[in-house]
Amino acid sequence: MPEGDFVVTALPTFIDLDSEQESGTSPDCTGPTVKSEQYTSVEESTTDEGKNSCVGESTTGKAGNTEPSSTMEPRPETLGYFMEALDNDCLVESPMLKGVATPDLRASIKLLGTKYNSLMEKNKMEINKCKKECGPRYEALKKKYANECLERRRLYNELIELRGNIRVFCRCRPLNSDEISKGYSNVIDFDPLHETELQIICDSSKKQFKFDHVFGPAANQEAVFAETLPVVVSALDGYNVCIFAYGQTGTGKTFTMEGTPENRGVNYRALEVLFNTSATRSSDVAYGFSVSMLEVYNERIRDLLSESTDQATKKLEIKQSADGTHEVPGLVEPEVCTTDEVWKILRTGARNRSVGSTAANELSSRSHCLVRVTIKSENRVSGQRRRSHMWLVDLAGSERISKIDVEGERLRESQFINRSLSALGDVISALASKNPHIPYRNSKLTHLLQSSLGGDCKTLMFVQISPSSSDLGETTCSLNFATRVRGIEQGPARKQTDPAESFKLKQITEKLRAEEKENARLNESMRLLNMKYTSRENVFQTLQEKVREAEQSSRNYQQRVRELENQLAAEKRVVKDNTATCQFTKPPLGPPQKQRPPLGRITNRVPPMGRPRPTASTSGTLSQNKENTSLAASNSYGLNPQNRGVNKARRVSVAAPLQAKRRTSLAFPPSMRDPQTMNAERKYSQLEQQLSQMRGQRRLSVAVVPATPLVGAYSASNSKYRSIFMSSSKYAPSPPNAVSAWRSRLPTVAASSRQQVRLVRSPANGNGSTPEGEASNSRYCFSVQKRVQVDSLRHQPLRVPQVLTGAGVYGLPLRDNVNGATRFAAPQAKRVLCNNSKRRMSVL
Ligand SMILES: Nc1ncnc2c1ncn2[C@@H]1O[C@H](COP(=O)(O)OP(=O)(O)OP(=O)(O)O)[C@@H](O)[C@H]1O
Repeated sequence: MPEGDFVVTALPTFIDLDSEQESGTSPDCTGPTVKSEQYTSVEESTTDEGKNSCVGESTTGKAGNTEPSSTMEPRPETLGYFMEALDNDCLVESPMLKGVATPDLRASIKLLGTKYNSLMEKNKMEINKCKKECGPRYEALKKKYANECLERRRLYNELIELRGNIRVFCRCRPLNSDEISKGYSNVIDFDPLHETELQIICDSSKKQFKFDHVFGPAANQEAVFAETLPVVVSALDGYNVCIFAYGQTGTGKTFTMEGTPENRGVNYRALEVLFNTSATRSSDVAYGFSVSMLEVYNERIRDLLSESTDQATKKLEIKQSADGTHEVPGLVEPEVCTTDEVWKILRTGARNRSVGSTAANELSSRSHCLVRVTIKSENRVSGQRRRSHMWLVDLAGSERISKIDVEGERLRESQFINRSLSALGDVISALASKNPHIPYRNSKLTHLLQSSLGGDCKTLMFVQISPSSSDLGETTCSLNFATRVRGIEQGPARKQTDPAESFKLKQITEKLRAEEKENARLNESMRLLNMKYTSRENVFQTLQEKVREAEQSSRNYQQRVRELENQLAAEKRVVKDNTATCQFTKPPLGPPQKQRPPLGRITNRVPPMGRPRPTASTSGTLSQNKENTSLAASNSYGLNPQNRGVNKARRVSVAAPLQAKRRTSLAFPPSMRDPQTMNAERKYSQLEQQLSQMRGQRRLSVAVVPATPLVGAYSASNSKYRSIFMSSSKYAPSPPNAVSAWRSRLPTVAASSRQQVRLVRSPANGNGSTPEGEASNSRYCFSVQKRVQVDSLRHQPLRVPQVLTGAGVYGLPLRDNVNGATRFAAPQAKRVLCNNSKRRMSVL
C-alpha cells in the first residue's frame, strides 16, 4: 500500500486496542474509541473534521470526510508521518515519532504500524493463495481465449466469403466550404439504423442503393478502417487482397487511402495492423513484408520509390511469371519492419506522385497510385510457405472533361484516366456477367490488378461520393458502377502459396503420379505372376499326385520283387539240394553277381555233350530267369526243340575245367534252336570238345547273329588271347546290315567298341582256312570280353580305326588279316600301359 494512503486526520491519545482489533481499519469509523479527555499535545493535528475520521482510511475516492492526499508528502497528522514504509510494505518507526512526547500517542502509532504490518502480511498470504488457486485457471482461460480467437478468425473469413469476396463500401464526404458557400444542398440521405443503405434525393424522388457498408460524412478514419480490417487480415492468412477507392474527383479517395498525418488512411493503418498481427502470431508463423509503390500515368508505369532521375525514360513493363502472377521487373521493393518505415515510404511515394490542379480539386491525382505489399510467411510448425499480395489502390478521379474545364496536358491526362477507368468498368462487367473472356489487358491498370481482381482473391471497393447537389450526376454514375461491382459473384477465395513451394509441390505431384503408374504396372505384373504361380501350383499338384501313384506302384513292384526273391531263394535251395545229389558242383551262373563266388574258385567243368542231366526238368524252370545259362543248361533248354518258342537270342556260358581268369559269352540266335538246324548241336559238341582241351578254364560268351545257324568252331591261340571262328559256308549269307544291326547283349560289348575287338572269321572247312568266294559271307560275330588293341605296326593290314569301330569290324580285310594272324602268326598278346588312358591293356 503506498505511503500516504493512510491519513490520520484525528490522532487519538488512546486507541482501544481490543475494539480496533475486531474492526481493523474499518472505514465506517466504528472501530477505535477516542477518549477526548486524553487528547495529546499534538493539537494542531486534531481538527473537528478529523474527529469523525477513522485511522487508516484511504482518502482516494472516499466520502468527503477526508482530504484527498493529492501530495505524496506525509502530513503531521498522517500515519506515514510517524511510520516509514520499507520496500516490503512494512512500516517502521519514523524518526518523527521520537519527537512525540505523549507516550500514548506513540504507543498507539506503533500499534497501528504493527497492525498494518500484520494486515499486510495477511493480505499477501491471501494474494498468494489466490494466485495458486487461480493460476491454472487463468492459464486455461488464456488458452481457451487464444483458441476462440482462432475460431473467430476462421468464422470471420467464412462470413466474408459468404458475403462475397467482392465487397463494396460507400463513403460520402461532407460538403466542403466552397459548396456550402455556393449554396449547394445535400442530396444524400442516410438512415443510421440501416448502415448498408443510402438514398439519393433527386427531384423530390429518392433512389436507394445498397452496399456492404455506408459511411456518412461524420464517419472518421478509424470507423472506416474497422470495417476494412478483416480483409486486411485475410492477406496475412495467405489471400491476395485488393482494396481500391473509386469515385469522382475530389470526393476523398486519397483521403480514404492515404489520409493525412493527423488522420491516417487505410494504407498506413493496414500496414500497422499487419505488423501488429504478425507480432502476435510470431510464435507460430514468421512473416516478412516488402512494399513497392507505383503509378499508372498516361498508360505508363512509374516507380514511385525509385530515386533515379531517368524515370521518364525508364520503361517498366508487366511480365507474367511462371506461376501466373504479374510482376513488374525492376520495381523497387524495400523490406519493411516498422510503421515508421512504412510511413516514410508512403510519404516518399506520395511526393513523387503526379498531381495537378483542376477546377474540381486543387491537388487532383492525375494518375492511379498503387501500393503493393508483399507478404511472405512460413509456418514454424508445418513449414508451409505462402506469398500473397495486398494492393492498395487510389484511382484517379472519374471526371467529366467538360465540367472540370481542362485543356492541354490536363485534358490528355483526363482522357487516359477515363480510358483506364472505362477498362476497369469493362473488366467488372465481364466478371459480373461471368464472361469467359475478361479484358484485363485493355489497360495497364487492369493488367496490373489481374491477379487481384476477381478470381481467387478478396476485393474491397470504396465508392467515394460527394453529397453536393452539384455532383448529383457523377454521384449517380459512381453508385451505379459500384452496384455492378457488388453484383459480381465470385467463387471462394483461395489461399496463395509461395511459387517456389508450388513448384516443389508440382514436382512432388508429378513424382507421385509416376510412382502411381509404376505401382499399377507392378500390380499388373504381380497379378500375372500370381496367375502363373497358381497354374504351376496346379501342375505341381498333378505331378505330386503322379509321384504318389508312382511311389505306390514302386512299392507294389518292390513287394513283387521281394516275393520273387523269396521264390528265387526257395528255388535256389531246391537247386542246391539237387546239385548236392550230383557228382560235381557247378558255379552259380545267374545274378546277382555279388553272390557268385570268384571264378578262380569254381571247379565246374563242362559235362560231356549229350549226357542227360539228372535234374533237367527242375533246372529247366530255373534257367528261364537267368541271363547266363550254363552250356549244359543251354544245351538242354536253348537247343532243346521243346523250347523253340522262345524267339530270342540266348547267351550261353561255357565253363571249362581250367583256371578261369576271363569270361567269354556265347549267344545263340533263336533260329539256332530251330529243329532244322539241330545239327548245330553236333557242331557245338565239337566246340565243347575243343573247349575241354583248352589250357585253363575259360568261360566264353558266343554271340550268334539271329536267323543264322551256329556252325562255327572255336580255337584258342594262347592263354591271353582267344578267337572264335565260325563257319557259315553251309548257309545262305545274311545281309551285312543284319550283322551291323546286331548287338551283343553283353553290356561290355555294347558299351564301348574301343575296348572291344570283334574278330570275324568265316572258315569254310572248319579248320580255320577261308575260301575266297565265301569270305564276304561271314555271318557270325564272336566277341571276346577282353580289352585288346591290335598292334597295327606288327600287323600292317589291320587298320586300327577299323578295328576300334565296332560295326566296321565286319569287313573283308579285317577278317582276312585276323584270320591270317590267327592261322599263321598266332600273335602273342602282351600287356602294355597305354599312354593316353594310363590303363593297362592287351596288345596283339
Ligand atoms: N471524409 C472526409 N472528411 C473530411 N474531409 C474530406 C473527406 N473526404 C475528402 N475530404 C477532403 O476533400 C478534399 C479532396 O479530397 P481528395 O483529394 O482525397 O479527393 P480525391 O478523390 O482524391 O480527388 P482526386 O481524384 O482529384 O485526387 C481534401 O481536402 C480532403 O481533405
